[in-house]
Amino acid sequence: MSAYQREVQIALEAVTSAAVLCQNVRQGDDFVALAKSDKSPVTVADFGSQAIVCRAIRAAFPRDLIIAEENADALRTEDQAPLLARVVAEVKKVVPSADEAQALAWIDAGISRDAAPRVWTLDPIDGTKGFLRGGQYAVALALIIDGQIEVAALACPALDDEGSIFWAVRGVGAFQRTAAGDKPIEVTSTSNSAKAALCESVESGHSDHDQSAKIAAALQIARPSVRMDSQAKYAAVARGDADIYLRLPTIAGYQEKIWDHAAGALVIAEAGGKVTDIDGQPLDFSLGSMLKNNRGVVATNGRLHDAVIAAIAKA
Ligand SMILES: Nc1ncnc2c1ncn2[C@@H]1O[C@H](COP(=O)(O)O)[C@@H](O)[C@H]1OP(=O)(O)O
Ligand SMILES: [Mg+2]
Ligand SMILES: [Mg+2]
Ligand SMILES: [Mg+2]
Repeated sequence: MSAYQREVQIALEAVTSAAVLCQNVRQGDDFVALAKSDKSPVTVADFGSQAIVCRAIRAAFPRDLIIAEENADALRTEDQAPLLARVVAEVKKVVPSADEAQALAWIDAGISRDAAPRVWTLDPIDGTKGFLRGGQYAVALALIIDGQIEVAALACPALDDEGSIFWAVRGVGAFQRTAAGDKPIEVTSTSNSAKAALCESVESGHSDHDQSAKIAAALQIARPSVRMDSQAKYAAVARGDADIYLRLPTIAGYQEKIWDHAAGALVIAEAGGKVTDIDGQPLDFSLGSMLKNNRGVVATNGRLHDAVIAAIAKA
């Protein structure tokens, strides 16, 4: 029996149900998007997905803490009564017995922010802008124990025809879940950067496109970069669709959030790749909700890593 079997099972069931909720919302015509205080969007599906996943974690592992992106504050205001009604309706499609008070409590189960010996981190929709524009998005869940990511579950509902689900356990491997079972995934073996495929954010506000073009030129990368929303980029590198994922800071001092990276980072590491910050330092997931000790992210197939870090240092 492999390590964390129950955690993997619960995490995969949770992200799969959440992905169904997200696709249900996407197939409708009203996402009910709100702008948060930082101007980033949040939709009925972000709240619904967080409710579904936190409910599952709470039920299976009641003592574990959860650091998730959203909270139910906005939904508790009178102005947002129609949005709350939509969230509850979407949650009920997946969990028929759910009521409003439960939906709110499940969302707020994810409000931890501090480090803990055993803590899950959840992005209920990573790439909300991608979700809204018909691009890629992900439901990303990871278990961090004593600061190390041990388990990852990553649903990419818009990847491939039917959506794709990835998971990893530290020291065990990275897999794509298919109808025919779990298929191990592996990064490419490209060591010639001229032949590499590079992926990055669609949003130039999330990763500096001008800088990545310079780095690509320095590495003699011939192909145009592939722009994709969300942690689907980590899945792309992990299964060999791309060789490099660059996330280059656009604002000095921006701190990345752990829910934007934990699941994807373990999937790549277990697929044989490497993930660091732009200085080549390992991402430090031991500090609570933020990657306070890191700047940006560089993920590669491993073989290309040193060359990419050197090109960034020069640029
Ligand atoms: N200035 C920024 N630099 C890097 N990432 C950002 C920045 N602003 C927002 N993000 C995060 O980028 C993620 C999407 O990344 P991608 O471009 O790869 O799809 C979102 O989770 C978003 O976080 P948030 O939703 O908390 O604002
Ligand atoms: Mg967001
Ligand atoms: Mg995110
Ligand atoms: Mg999100």
